[in-house]
Amino acid sequence: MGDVNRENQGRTSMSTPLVDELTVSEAAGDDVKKTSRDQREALPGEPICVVCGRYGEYICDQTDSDICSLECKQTLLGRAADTHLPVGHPLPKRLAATDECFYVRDSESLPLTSDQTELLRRKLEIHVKGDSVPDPILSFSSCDLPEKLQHNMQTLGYDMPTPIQMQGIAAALTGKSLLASADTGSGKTASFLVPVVSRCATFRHGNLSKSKKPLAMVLTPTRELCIQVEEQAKLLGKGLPFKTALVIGGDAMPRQLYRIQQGVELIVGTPGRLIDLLAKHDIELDDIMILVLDEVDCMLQKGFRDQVMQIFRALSQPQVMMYSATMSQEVEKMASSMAKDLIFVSIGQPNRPSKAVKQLAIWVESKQKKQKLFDILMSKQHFLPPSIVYVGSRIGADLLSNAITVTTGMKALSIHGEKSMKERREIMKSFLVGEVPLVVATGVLGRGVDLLGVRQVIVFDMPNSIKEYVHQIGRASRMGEDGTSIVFVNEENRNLFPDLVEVLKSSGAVIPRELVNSRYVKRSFPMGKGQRKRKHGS
Ligand SMILES: Nc1ncnc2c1ncn2[C@@H]1O[C@H](COP(=O)(O)OP(=O)(O)OP(=O)(O)O)[C@@H](O)[C@H]1O
Repeated sequence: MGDVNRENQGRTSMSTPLVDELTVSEAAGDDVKKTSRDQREALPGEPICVVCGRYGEYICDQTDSDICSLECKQTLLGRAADTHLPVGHPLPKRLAATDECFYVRDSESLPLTSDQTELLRRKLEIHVKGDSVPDPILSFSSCDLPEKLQHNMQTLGYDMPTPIQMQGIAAALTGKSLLASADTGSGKTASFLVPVVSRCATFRHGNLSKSKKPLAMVLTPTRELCIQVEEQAKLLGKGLPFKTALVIGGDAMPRQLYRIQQGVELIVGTPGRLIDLLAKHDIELDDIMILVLDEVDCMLQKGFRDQVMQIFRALSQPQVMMYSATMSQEVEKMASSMAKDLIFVSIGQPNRPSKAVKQLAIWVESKQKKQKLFDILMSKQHFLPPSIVYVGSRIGADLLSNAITVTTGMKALSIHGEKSMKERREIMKSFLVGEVPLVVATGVLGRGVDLLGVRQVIVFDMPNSIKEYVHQIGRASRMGEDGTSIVFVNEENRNLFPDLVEVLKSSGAVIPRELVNSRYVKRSFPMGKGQRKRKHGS
């Protein structure tokens, strides 16, 4: 959490006026380089060509990617035609349909009676609150989405909606504001992006005015999450009148501004950089009809709350869509004050970890944590790469990743808010394409990011709240696929003992004996079989 909050602190120092002027004139100029060799090297923090790594122009074209020259554009278009995906983006994996999906498939074409709707909601644990909540959709084809959007969803492997998409998309398409919670990895991103793309593209189609002012805005707490959300939005909006702008710290601001001025439908950004941009430049926000707060409980917490509210007040009563895997009453209260006639949607029990993640809590004294980690990483049975290790500080991430490489010989990289965006992008890319088996991360990768392929998370330093723990271990599973998590606990985490015990208990995980016997935990739960056995044996 600390890292997430610190994300914005250095934002004003990211671009000097000199660099800003230079990049604006280049972005606006006609001087498109013919070959990669004609282009200059990128300065630290500047966008890089996704093909050759030189200075990349962030301009609106068919690819929507940073490219340096016509030569690389040609290469990129060739690759995109092969995969339908941006270069560097992992290929979509067709995820297994759940039982619930088969249930829906059977009744796809039938309109539901109110009894059936209730039965469906009960079966899928869809809870709703609010006035005139629409029925869940049973298929993506049943809710009048633009044809190209449906085609793009099929390309991504989205055959059937997940429960949060069934109810969330239906509610969002009515234009009402909503507050929604569902497990990590359950498809919340598409749940808000599909209505965003649909409503924006439909609006542009039906509107003859030449104005290209932004229509929607997605705010998230970290740059990595913004990058992923924007990428996903581009894939969903391909071929539609739907352009996006990414507004995050660490990337040159003039380029972001230029792109918005060229005309975009969606802005995806972190609050800090967005406020910076809005304060320095005249950007018209009066057409914004949708505001999405992803990871809403984090966005409405101290640290982000004031910035988010500042942006919200600059808009004219947009539809607000708020999503997270974790909620609190305080968030519900704040959300209600931001939007009238709010619809509440929750799938399953909020604040619980994904059932697909098998949790293992190990009692380890702080001094022994490193050795314990090395033992795990050197065990073929216990280490299941690609893995992610969460630590509490930036320096801790650097030191631990070095120590892992030295001790185990394995390539491990660290990622945190102090690294440049160039480095962060490269690390993410090499991790996602499988070049690096292990990443040691702070909170910058704790929430929201979709680390396809990762099935193991090791929580080396317990985060400050149980909610962040739920998000962190959630990286080990997407769409209900099995994953495992290991967390190191000791007396230093005593503040979280009651919550941790609750979470472990609700997931059927074994609770370490030291935790069971701790005076910081009320002993009101029965011990599992394994624990009783160990007690007798000791
Ligand atoms: N209907 C669908 N069918 C198949 N795959 C899907 C569907 N919807 C989403 N996905 C895929 O499932 C994965 C998880 O989705 P997503 O990242 O949106 O989860 P999330 O609920 O936002 O998780 P988190 O809380 O961790 O951010 C992604 O790889 C996404 O592309």
